[in-house]
Amino acid sequence: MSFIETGLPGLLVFEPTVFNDSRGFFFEAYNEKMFGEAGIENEFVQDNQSRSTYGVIRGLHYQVTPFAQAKLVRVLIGTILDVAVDIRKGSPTFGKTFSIELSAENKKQLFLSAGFAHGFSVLSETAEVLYKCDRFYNKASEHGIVYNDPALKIDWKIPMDKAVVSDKDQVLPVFANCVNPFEFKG
Ligand SMILES: Cc1cn([C@H]2C[C@H](O)[C@@H](COP(=O)(O)OP(=O)(O)O[C@H]3O[C@@H](C)C(=O)[C@@H](O)[C@H]3O)O2)c(=O)[nH]c1=O
Repeated sequence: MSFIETGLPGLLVFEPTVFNDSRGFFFEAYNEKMFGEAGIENEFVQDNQSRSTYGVIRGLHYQVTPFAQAKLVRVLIGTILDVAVDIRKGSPTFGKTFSIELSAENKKQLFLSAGFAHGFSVLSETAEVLYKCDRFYNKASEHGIVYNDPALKIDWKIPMDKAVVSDKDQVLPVFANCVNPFEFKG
């Protein structure tokens, strides 16, 4: 398994070592010891799985303290564009966006520390996404930023007339007005 820096502190890409043989493939999707060696000591307590069709955009979402979540995202079926936005005030990359294609094929995973807003778009006919979280879901702590924020200008890699967005996500605030208690801790 290799760990690749993204240029944004607290955001890392993981590429597992895949063992192919005549039966198919095998890989360790998560190994606490190896993640620990990469400086990730988060204790994951909840796994979420969602299925979406082409053009779906979920996000941008985050929970705030004491339920602020680190997430480890991967794809079981299909391809997504996974997007993280650094919203930690004082961070050297505050307001910066990072996007990466995660797919069942490339088996890459994105680790996001608390303090990133997270979302994804579905680039394949369907996609099933699985992500580990280090805090439980807490509805009252949920906040977000609207996917088509004019300042962030995220390219979701789908035509905007094909975008499928929940009612809840369409009315999220813009980045400049979002609820944001996050401070960069280095
Ligand atoms: C996130 C979540 C939702 N739910 C419920 C609430 C709701 O009735 C239903 C669907 O919820 P949502 O519409 O919020 O699902 P979704 O839009 O997929 O929300 C997710 O988006 C991605 C991008 C993230 O990063 C996640 O943290 C989460 O916010 O599932 C839970 O029971 N537990 C959970 O952890």
